[in-house]
Amino acid sequence: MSITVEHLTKSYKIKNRSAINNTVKHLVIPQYSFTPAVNDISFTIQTGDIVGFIGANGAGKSTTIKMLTGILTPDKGIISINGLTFKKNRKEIMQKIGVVFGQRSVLCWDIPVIESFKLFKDMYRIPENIYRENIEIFSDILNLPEFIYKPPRLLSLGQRMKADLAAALLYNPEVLFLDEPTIGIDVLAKAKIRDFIIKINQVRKTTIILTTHDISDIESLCQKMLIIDKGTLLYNGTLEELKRKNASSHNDDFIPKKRMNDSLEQIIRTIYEGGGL
Ligand SMILES: Nc1ncnc2c1ncn2[C@@H]1O[C@H](COP(=O)(O)OP(=O)(O)OP(=O)(O)O)[C@@H](O)[C@H]1O
Repeated sequence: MSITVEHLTKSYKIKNRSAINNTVKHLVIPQYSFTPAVNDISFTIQTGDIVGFIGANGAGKSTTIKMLTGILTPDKGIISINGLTFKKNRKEIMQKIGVVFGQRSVLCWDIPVIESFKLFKDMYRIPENIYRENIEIFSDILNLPEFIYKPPRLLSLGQRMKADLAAALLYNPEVLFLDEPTIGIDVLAKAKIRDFIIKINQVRKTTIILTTHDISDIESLCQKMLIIDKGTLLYNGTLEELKRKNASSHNDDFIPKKRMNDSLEQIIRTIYEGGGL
């Protein structure tokens, strides 16, 4: 499934805290301000791409992912997933996308993981043969039998992430969104999760979009990168192209420094120097 995004824009509306002497006035007329989060970004992702969405804290990555997955409605702009839009084809899109938020689980906290999987099977009407086949494949790569008979509250972070990944892929989505899939996970579990993501992409041609602060994730997984800063898209291309353009720019940064915040500059510097591997 390909994804086309045109002029995507989103601000958050926040109710202002009123000064004491203005309290009464603000109770009658609430005062609001707007925090811009995503500002007029456009890009295309092709079927089967693995795309890394990179930026410093607060750059607008999660807000974009939330709009791409229908959790938030954009203020402006168009999102088209294989020609489908959330406005007209929400149900159809939801059946074709899987989402994993690294910091939030979709699994029921107190019941064994396998019981959550069975619930998803019923909810998404996954045919028995596909469910069984997927459990078998995922068990093999992600060592599911080690932990799916326990509830998530008793799992390590890495095990919980593996369980969430399996849950998001049970119904064979064509696009998988991963928000920080390796955050806080040890090196071995990270490697397993990366291998799994690569395998799913190769075997099923699943389009994968992931946000990460981990340069090794980018270097081992992503053919393409979107770099965002203060809600604006600074780069859309391959990792190699980014390195090549930087090398040929005679130490003038390909993405001008003055447009970057410090932590993004550090991320990009590590990419240029190949420090993530
Ligand atoms: N629910 C919200 N209400 C108000 N402002 C928000 C909300 N969520 C995010 N923001 C603001 O929108 C901007 C973009 O935030 P977003 O979470 O998209 O960034 P991010 O790139 O995902 O950051 P991180 O890497 O820290 O997760 C930030 O300025 C943030 O403070």
